[in-house]
Amino acid sequence: MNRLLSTLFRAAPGGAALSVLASLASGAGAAIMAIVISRALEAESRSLALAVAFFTAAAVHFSLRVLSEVWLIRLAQKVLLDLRLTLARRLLATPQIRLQEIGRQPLLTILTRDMDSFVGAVQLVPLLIGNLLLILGCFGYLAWVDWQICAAVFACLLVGASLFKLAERRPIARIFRLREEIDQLYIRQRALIEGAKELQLNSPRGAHYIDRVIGPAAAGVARSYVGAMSAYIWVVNIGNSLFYLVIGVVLFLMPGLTGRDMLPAVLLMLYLVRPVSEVMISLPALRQSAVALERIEQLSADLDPAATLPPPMPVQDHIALRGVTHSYARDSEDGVFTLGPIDLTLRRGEVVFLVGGNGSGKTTLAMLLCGLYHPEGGGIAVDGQPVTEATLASYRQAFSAVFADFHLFEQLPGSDDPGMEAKARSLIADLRMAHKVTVRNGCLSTTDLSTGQRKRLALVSAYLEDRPVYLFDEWAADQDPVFKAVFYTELLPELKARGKAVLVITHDDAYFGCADRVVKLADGRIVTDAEGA
Ligand SMILES: Nc1ncnc2c1ncn2[C@@H]1O[C@H](COP(=O)(O)OP(=O)(O)OP(=O)(O)O)[C@@H](O)[C@H]1O
Repeated sequence: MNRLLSTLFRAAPGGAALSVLASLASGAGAAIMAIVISRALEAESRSLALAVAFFTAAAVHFSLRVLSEVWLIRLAQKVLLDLRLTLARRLLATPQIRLQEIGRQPLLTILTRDMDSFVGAVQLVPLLIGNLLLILGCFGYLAWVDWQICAAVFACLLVGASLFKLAERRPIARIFRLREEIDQLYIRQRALIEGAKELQLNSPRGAHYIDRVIGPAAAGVARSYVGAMSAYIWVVNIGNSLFYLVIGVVLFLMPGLTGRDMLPAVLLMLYLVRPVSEVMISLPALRQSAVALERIEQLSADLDPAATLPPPMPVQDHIALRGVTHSYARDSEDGVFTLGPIDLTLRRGEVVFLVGGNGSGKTTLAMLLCGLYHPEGGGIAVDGQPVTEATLASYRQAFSAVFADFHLFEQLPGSDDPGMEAKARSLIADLRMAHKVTVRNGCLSTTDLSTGQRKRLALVSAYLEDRPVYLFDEWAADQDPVFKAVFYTELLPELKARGKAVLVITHDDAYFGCADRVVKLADGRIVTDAEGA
C-alpha cells in the first residue's frame, strides 16, 4: 500500500491527505462504535450519552467513508488521466528502435490492464486505512479494559502476522510470474485476432494455433493464477482463523477470568473479525497493483521525457546523408543486417526513386532519412548544417510520409486551420474518393475501405501536412493501373513543381523514367545512383 499511497501523494498531495484523513476519521468512528457497544453492554442501565455517542460515531463512520471513497475514486482517475497523457507524450518522444525493443503488446498491456489494476487497488485504500485504524482503536480500548488479554491477543497476532509475511513470499513470486505469462498470452491472442483470416482459411492450422499456441499460454496463466490465488486463499483464511483461535485461547485457556470479565474483550474481537478479513482479502489485489505500478513506472523510465513540440526545420535546398550506417540489434536469419555507409543527397524539386530487392534496406534507409532511426555512424546535414541529437525532433517535422505499414487516422492533420476541411474535400475529390468518404469535424467519415483506397486517404493526410520533404514507401503497390499512372505521371510531377523533395520506394520499373534519379540498394549499400530512364 506504501507504493500506492506515495504515488497518490506525489500526484495530488492535498487530495490524498484529505482522503486519508477522512478514511482515518471513518475508522475512528467505527472504533468508537465498538467501544460504545462494549460499554453499553457492561452498563447497568441505558445511558443517553452512550446512545448519542453511538449514533454520532455511526454517522461519522458512514458519511466519511463514502466521502473518502468518492474522493479517492476522483483522485485515482485524475492520477490515471495524468499518467495516460504523460505516457502517451513520452511514447511519442521515444525513438522508434526503443519502442520496437519494448514491443507493441507489452506497451498495450501496460497502458490498459496495468492501469486498470492500479485504479482497482486505489479504491481499496479507504477501506484499508479505515479498517487499520478501527483495529488499532479497538486494541487501544482492549488494552485499557484488560491489558493482559490485550497482550495475549497482540502476541498471537504478531506471530500470525510474521507467519503471514513468510507464507506470502510464494504467492507474491507467482503473481510476478503470472504477469509475465499474461504478456505472452496477450501476444498470442493478438496474433489470433490479426491472423484470423489466415486461420479461418486453414482449419487444421487454426485448430493447431489454438491447441498448441494459445492453449499452453492460457493454461500457464490459469495455472499461475490458481497457484497464486489459492496460496493467498490459504494464507488469508489461516490468518482469519487465527482470530478465532485467539478468542478460544482467551475464553478457555486464560486462567483466573470469568465469562463476564471476558465479555468486552471477546465482543471486541468478534467485532474485529470483519475488518481484519477485509484487510486480508484486499491483499492479493494490492500485490497485483504493486506489480502493475512497477511495470508502469518501469515503462515511464524506459520512455524519453516528453519535450516541447519542436517547429519544423526549414529545408531550403537539400538534405545530405554522409557515411550513414545502421544495424539492427536483433539478428535476422542471415545475421545482423547492416545498412551503409550511405552517401545520399536529396534536393528540393527532385524526385528520387529508391529501388532494390526485398530486404536490401530501402525502408531502413527511409527511416534514417526521416530521422525516425538515429544513425549509428556518419551524419545528416540540412543545407550544410549538421542535424544533432538536439535538432533531430525538429528535423523530423520536415517530412511527411506514407509508410508501407501506414496507419490511417480518422482525424485529419491541421485541425487548427479553418480552411483544412475545404482543402481535404478538394484533395479527396482529386484522388477520386469523394463518392466514398466525406469530411466532418476534421475527421474522415469512414476508414473502412480497401487497402488502395485507404492509401489514397493517407496521401490526403500527407498533402495536408504540406512539408518540404515527401516519402512514399511502395505507395503505388496497391493502386490499380489507372491510378498508378496518375501517381507517377501527375501527382509526383505536381509535388516536384511545388519544390518538394520526394523519395519514392518502388518496384515499378515501368515508371523509373518518371524519376530524376534512381538509387539502387543491394545488401544495405548503394550500388547505383543514376538519372531516371
Ligand atoms: N525491426 C527489425 N529488426 C531486426 N531486423 C530488421 C528489422 N527490420 C528489418 N530488419 C532487417 O533489415 C533488412 C532490411 O530491411 P528493410 O525493411 O529495410 O528492407 P526493404 O528493402 O525495405 O525490403 P522490402 O522491399 O521487402 O520492403 C532485412 O533484411 C532484415 O533482416
